[in-house]
Amino acid sequence: MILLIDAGNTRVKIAWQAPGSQWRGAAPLSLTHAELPGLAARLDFTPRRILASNVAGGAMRDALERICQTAWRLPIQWHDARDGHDQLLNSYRQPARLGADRWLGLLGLLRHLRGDPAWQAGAPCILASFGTATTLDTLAWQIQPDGTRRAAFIGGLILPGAALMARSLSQGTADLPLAQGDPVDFPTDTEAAIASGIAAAQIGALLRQRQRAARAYPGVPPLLFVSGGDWPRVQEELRTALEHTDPGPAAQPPRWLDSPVLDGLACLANQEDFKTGFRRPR
Ligand SMILES: Nc1ncnc2c1ncn2[C@@H]1O[C@H](COP(=O)(O)OP(=O)(O)O)[C@@H](O)[C@H]1O
Ligand SMILES: CC(C)(COP(=O)(O)O)[C@@H](O)C(=O)NCCC(=O)O
Repeated sequence: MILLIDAGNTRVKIAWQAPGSQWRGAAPLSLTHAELPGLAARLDFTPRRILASNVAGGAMRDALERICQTAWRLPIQWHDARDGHDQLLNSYRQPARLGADRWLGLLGLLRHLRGDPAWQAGAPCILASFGTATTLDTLAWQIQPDGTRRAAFIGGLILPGAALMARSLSQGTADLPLAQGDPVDFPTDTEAAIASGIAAAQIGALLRQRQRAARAYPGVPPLLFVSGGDWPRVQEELRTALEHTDPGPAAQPPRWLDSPVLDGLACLANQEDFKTGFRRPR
């Protein structure tokens, strides 16, 4: 088995795939950072290779390397925004500075877009990841000087994630609680006021990107893909918002991806010309 690890700032997502298979297996495990030392005990196989991405810092990288060495005597093949450029163009001013999870998530998304008629017809595509931070990244076709077209990451937003927004309000004020409520149209208590404000900020940002993508790539309405642990907190807000906007007859509902980052790693694991392993991340 090939073990795939996506270390985020709050949780570490883990999946596996049989060598040579196109898709990883069942829904990923999601562990807190504190649960990581118990990783090997949760798996009923010995991995042959380990691919990982990390945006949670050097201590996380060292911990993962130690855990994998101790359990299986295996090094980790680290991946980040320096990989996969044969599949996707990166418009970031400093491409390697793009978060590893954002880039690998887009590589993973590309696999889901293969053969999608709207994407093939020129629709831009937004990947909304509601994690510790929320990232809203857009893919679109770019015409090359030789007249061919290539899929490109054209840019994206970073904002505090829903849980982080809630924590910052409670930590940065004297009187606000750590709110748990559900979003409503006209909140009449503090919990609902906070929950609704956060959901509005998250989904407002997504609708902004959708509007900008539709304007930049007219013709076929943008496709929306959503992922991340805080999706349940904002899901209803997006449903309501989309009900009240007119995206045109061809618009499709948002599609959920349980872990595009792991899909991106699975895609790199499959590449026959894969030669980038054993590099340590920055
Ligand atoms: N099992 C869980 N229990 C409670 N909250 C969870 C759980 N899994 C995810 N979350 C929520 O999802 C967020 C983390 O999402 P995730 O996509 O894993 O982020 P990251 O990749 O930044 O670690 C947390 O802020 C938390 O609110
Ligand atoms: C934006 C992020 C913090 C998101 O991390 P996450 O919420 O998934 O843990 C991460 O992708 C990151 O550290 N990015 C580097 C900066 C950039 O992408 O421009």
